[in-house]
Amino acid sequence: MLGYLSHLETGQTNQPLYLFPMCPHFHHPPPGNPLASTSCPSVCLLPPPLSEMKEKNPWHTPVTIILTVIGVIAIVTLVTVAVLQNKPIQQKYKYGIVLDAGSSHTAVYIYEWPAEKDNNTGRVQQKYSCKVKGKGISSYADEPQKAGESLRECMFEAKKQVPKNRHGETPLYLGATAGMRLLNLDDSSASNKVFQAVEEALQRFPFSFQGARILSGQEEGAFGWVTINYLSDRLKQGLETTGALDLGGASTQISFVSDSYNGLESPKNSVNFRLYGNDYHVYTHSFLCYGKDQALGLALAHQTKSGPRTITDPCFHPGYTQTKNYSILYDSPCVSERKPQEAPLSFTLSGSGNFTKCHEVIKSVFDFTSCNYSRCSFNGVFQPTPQGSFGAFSAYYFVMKFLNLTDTSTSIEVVREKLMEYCATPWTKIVKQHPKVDQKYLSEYCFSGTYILTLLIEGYNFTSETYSKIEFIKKIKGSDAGWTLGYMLNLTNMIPAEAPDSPLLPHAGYVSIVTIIAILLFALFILSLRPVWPTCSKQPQIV
Ligand SMILES: Nc1ccn([C@@H]2O[C@H](COP(=O)(O)OP(=O)(O)OP(=O)(O)O)[C@@H](O)[C@H]2O)c(=O)n1
Ligand SMILES: [Ca+2]
Repeated sequence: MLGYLSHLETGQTNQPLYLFPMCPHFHHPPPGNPLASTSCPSVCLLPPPLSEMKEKNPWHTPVTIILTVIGVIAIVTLVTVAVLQNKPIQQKYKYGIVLDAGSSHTAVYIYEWPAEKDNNTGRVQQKYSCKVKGKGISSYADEPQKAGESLRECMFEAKKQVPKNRHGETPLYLGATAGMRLLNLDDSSASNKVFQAVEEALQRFPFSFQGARILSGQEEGAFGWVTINYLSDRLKQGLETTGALDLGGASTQISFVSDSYNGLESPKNSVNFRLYGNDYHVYTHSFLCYGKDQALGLALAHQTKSGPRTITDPCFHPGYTQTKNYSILYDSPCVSERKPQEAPLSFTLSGSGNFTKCHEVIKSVFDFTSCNYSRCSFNGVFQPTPQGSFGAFSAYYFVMKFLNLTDTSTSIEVVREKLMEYCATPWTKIVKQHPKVDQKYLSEYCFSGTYILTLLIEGYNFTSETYSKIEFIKKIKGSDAGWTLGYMLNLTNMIPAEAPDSPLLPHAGYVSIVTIIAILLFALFILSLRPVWPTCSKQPQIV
C-alpha cells in the first residue's frame, strides 16, 4: 500500500499517515477532493514546530525503543557469532618424514599439513629438507654400518623440526630407488645388510618408523606423477594432468596420461588411480641403467669394448683428461657382462668436445630396432606418443639449469647449437668460468646435456612441438618435485578416492552474507518504524 504505511497512533489523531509528514497541512485531505488537495506544493513547507514533531515521532514510544535495542543486540550477536564461529582456530600441524635413498645421495623430507584436515583436502607441503652428506646408501655395500650412521645428522635435524609432542605419531619412511635395485640384483645379501643398518639407525629416533624398502620402477614413476599433479592442484580440481619426467643417477622415469592408452596394450606400464572422484590411467616406465651416471657408464663401456688404454671421448671438453679404472667402471650390473676379456687396469680418457660425435655415442646405448608393440620408446619398451604438458625434475633440472637451457620455447635446433658450442669450449676455460662448481659435476655437463636431449627426442619421441611443453622444474609451491610426497600421500591415505563435500561458501563469503543480511534486516526494521519523507517532486498516492 503505497503512501500509506500504517494506522499508527500519532498522538493527536487516528487519521492514516500520508507520504508528506514534513508538510503537515497535507496530512489530512480536505473532504470532497482528496487527490487535488494532496498534490505537492512547489515549495515545501517548513517542518512543524518541535513540540508537534516530538508528539508525532514514533521513536519516542517505549515499545519502539525496546524493540530497537533488542533488534540492535540481535544483529550484533548474529554477526559476532558468525565471525567467531568460522574464525580459523590457531593452526596445528601434523608431520610425515620420507627419506629418499637415491643412487647418488639420500635426502630427508619433512611434510606438514593442518591437523584437522588430514585424510581430507588440506594441502600437504614440504616443511624442511636435508641432504645427507656423502654418497647414496648403496655405496656402503662393503661397510653397511656407515650407511646407517650417514643418516644421523639429518635425522637429528628432523627431530628439531618436528614439535616434540608430535614425534611419536609422525610416520617415518625410507624408500630406496635404483642404486639399491642394482645392489640387490648384484648382491642381495649386501643389500639386506644395508637395509638392516639403516633400519637400526632410524629406529633409534622417536618417530613412528614404518620401514625401509626398495620402490619398484612403476611406483617411482607413478608417485612422481602424483606429486607434481597434487602440488599443482590438478587432481583436486579435476584438471588435465601434467606428465612427469624424472632423471636420477641410476634410473629414469616417464609417466603421463594419454588419450590413446587405456592400459591394455602393455599392462605392466599401467598404473590406475581414483583420486578426488576421477579415474586416471597413467602410463609409466622406469629405465634402470638410464639414469645419468649409469648412462655415462654405458657410453664409456661402448667406447672401451676392446679394452684400450686410451680413448678420445667426444662428450668431454677438449683438454680434459681422466684416468678410469676398468674394474670400477664394469662393476655396475648395467655393464658388467660387457667387460672386455683382456683389459689393462685402467684407461685414460681425453676429451674432444664434439657434440655431433657425442650424440652418436649416446645413441648407441639405446636400442631403437626392436618393438613388439604399436609404438615404442627404446629397448622394445611400449610407449604412447608423449601428450600434454610435462614437468621434468631432478637431474633434468640440475643439468638444464646449469647449461641455461631451461627455456623450452627455444627451438631444439638452437639448443643443439648451444650444446655444440658448450661442448667445444676448452676445459681450462670452463674451469675458469665456474671456479666454484665441483669439477666432477662440471666435467660431465656436456655429456649430460647431450644425453638429456637424446633421451627426450630420440628416446621418448618428443617433437619440436611437444618439447616446448616440457617445463624443467625443481620445486612446485615450495615443495620439491620427486616421488617422496606422492609416496607418503599414498601410504597415509591422504588423497581421498572421492571428492570431499566442501562447504557451499568459503568463510569470508559466509560472514559477508550474514553481515549484509543483518544490515538489510536492520534497515527494514528502521524503515518500518519511520514515516517516509516526501521528495516534494512526485504526486503522492493515496490509498
Ligand atoms: N646439483 C646437482 C645435484 C645432482 N646432480 C646429479 O644429478 C644426478 C641425479 O641426481 P638425483 O636425482 O639426486 O639422483 P638419485 O635420486 O640419487 O638417483 P636415482 O633416482 O637413480 O636413485 C646425479 O648424477 C647427481 O650427481 C647434478 O648434476 N647437480
Ligand atoms: Ca631419484
